[in-house]
Amino acid sequence: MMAEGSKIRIAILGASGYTGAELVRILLTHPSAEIAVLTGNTQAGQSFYSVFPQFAYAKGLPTLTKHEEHDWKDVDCVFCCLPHATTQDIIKALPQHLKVIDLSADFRLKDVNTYAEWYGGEHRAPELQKEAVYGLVELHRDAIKGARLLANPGCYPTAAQLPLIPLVKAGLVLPEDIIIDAKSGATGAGRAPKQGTLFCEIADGIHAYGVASHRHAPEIEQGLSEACGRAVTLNFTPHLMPMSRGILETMYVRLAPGATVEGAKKVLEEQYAGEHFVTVLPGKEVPQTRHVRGSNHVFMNVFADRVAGRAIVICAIDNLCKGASGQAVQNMNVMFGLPEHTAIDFAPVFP
Ligand SMILES: NC(=O)C1=CN([C@@H]2O[C@H](COP(=O)(O)OP(=O)(O)OC[C@H]3O[C@@H](n4cnc5c(N)ncnc54)[C@H](OP(=O)(O)O)[C@@H]3O)[C@@H](O)[C@H]2O)C=CC1
Ligand SMILES: CC(=O)N[C@@H](CCC(=O)OP(=O)(O)O)C(=O)O
Repeated sequence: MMAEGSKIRIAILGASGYTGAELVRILLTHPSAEIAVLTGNTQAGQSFYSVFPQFAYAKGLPTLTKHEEHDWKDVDCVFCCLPHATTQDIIKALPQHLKVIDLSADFRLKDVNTYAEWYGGEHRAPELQKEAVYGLVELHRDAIKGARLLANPGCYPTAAQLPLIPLVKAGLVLPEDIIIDAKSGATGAGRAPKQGTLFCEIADGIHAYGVASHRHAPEIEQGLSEACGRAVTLNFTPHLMPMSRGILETMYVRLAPGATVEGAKKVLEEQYAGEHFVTVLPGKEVPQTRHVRGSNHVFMNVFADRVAGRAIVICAIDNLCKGASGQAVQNMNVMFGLPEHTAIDFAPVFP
């Protein structure tokens, strides 16, 4: 239990990556948080600002260390920004007094077989997989309040589920016929160097990847299946865009008999009326990644299709902020009983 007035002592595992840097950017402004530990792997031993020179102004940040070097006594909350599958063994070894917010996909899927099928093998911490609370804040706030281990949602699944879950739950959209065309900036692939994110592989063109085989499909299906009470299979195709940040999802849906686009939009407006970070745009305004860039905001809208009975739902987020570290801090605020907007209520960066 935190002493009144004391700050939450934070460790960020994988701080030398993009989501780690985004967490530092946010937490430096958090009045109730103190960054106590930053870890890296190949970059351990370096100062944080030598790895991320944009933080040269931030005095007193800890040097990057290896996670094995810590006994965690002086830490209250761990953000885990490690690659999938690396995470579960490390989290399993952490002491129970810590609240843990995991940004990887290790604890998001509830069904062990689905996890094994999509992530290439059996889960090595099935008890923790059961315990973890899925942290899509606007839809799961009550469960998050009591969580010790939190599975922060994937970036693509955040932009898909926020609009689709209320529509499917209300019975206005048929879950059997959903096509998600998704686009992401290259920071979604992380900072570790790889051929697929070289300038020449991304600039001047776009391409689909993970066609009919991307691991975020089962995560979105899990949320929609819970919402409608039956198993959902959908089409999800991500594309890599020549930009650094941002996710745009254009979702083609079939309306249930008798449902209208106006009715669908009203459901979203009512669902998110009290939600600061989710905006259903007015009229025919189109959500754009550049209008949520660098922020925790979600912009969405619903449009009539020319094909009778169909509608088009569009949602834009910043993959590193609402799609990862911004949502992670929003979850921390809920888990620690702090005002939910603390340190993440900043405006998008435009132009
Ligand atoms: N980027 C995004 O938009 C999003 C990412 N995520 C998820 O968040 C997690 C982090 O992503 P991101 O920050 O982009 O990734 P990066 O590749 O940018 O960073 C990965 C971090 O993990 C460290 N690391 C790698 N392997 C090991 C290991 N074996 N042991 C200990 N540390 C290790 C790296 O250390 P070092 O560099 O020192 O070697 C680095 O700090 C991933 O699971 C990702 O899927 C979730 C939502 C969105
Ligand atoms: C552009 C790009 O490569 N994006 C990543 C998704 C982002 C991510 O890190 O996945 P999680 O949200 O599951 O952690 C991918 O397609 O695997």
